[in-house]
Amino acid sequence: MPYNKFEEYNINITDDTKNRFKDIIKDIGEDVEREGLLKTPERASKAMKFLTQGYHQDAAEILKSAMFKESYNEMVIVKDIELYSLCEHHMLPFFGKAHIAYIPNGQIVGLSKIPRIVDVFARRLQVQERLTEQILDCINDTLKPQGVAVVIEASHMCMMMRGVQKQNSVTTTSGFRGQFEKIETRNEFLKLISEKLS
Ligand SMILES: Nc1nc2c(ncn2[C@@H]2O[C@H](COP(=O)(O)OP(=O)(O)OP(=O)(O)O)[C@@H](O)[C@H]2O)c(=O)[nH]1
Ligand SMILES: [Zn+2]
Repeated sequence: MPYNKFEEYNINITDDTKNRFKDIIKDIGEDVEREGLLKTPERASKAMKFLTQGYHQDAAEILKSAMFKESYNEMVIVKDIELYSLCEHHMLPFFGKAHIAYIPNGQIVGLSKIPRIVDVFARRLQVQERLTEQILDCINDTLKPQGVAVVIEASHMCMMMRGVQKQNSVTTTSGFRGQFEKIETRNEFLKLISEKLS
C-alpha cells in the first residue's frame, strides 16, 4: 500500500475548494474542460488537504499514546527521517531529512512516533526554522527527557524552480534542549548523525 494511502482516502473535499482550484487553472490560461484537467481541481484539492493534514493532528497525543517507563538513560537517535513540507511563502515543497535524538528521563517513546510527529508538523505551511522548533518543543514538553536535539537538512523548491534558482544549496537548522546544550553531548550527537553505518 502506498505511503499513508489510508489517510488520503479519508479526505473530504468541498465544492468550494474544487471551484477555487478551477479558477486558478482558468487564470493561468488553461482549458478546465479538457479531458486531462476535468478531475484536476478535485485531485489538487485532495493533494493540498493531504499535505496540510497536520493542522488536524495532535503531535503530543501521538507521543503520549506510546510512552513507556524504562531506566535506559543513554542517547536515542532516529536519523535520516525523510520529510516533505510546504514553504509558507510560496506554497512550494521543501524536503529533506530530520535527525532527532533524546536522552530519556525515566520514560522512552515508541520509535515510530518520532517520524509521525515530524509528519504532523511538516504537513502544514511552514518555515524550516519553526518546523525544527515545534518538533523540539513537542518532544521536550511531552516526554520531558533529559535532553532533545533536532537537526533538519532540506532543499527548498522555491529556491530551485524559481527565484534565485540554485539547485544544490541545502539549508540546515538545529535546536537543542537540556543535556544537548552541553557541547560534549551535542558533539557526540552531531558525530553520530554524520557517520554512515558500515
Ligand atoms: N528563513 C526561511 N526562509 C524561507 C523558507 N522557505 C522559503 N524562504 C524564503 O522566504 C523568502 C520570502 O522572501 P520575499 O522577498 O518575500 O519573496 P520572493 O520575492 O518570492 O523572494 P525570492 O525567493 O528571493 O524571489 C525568500 O527569501 C525564500 O527563500 C524557510 O523555511 N525559512
Ligand atoms: Zn518559498
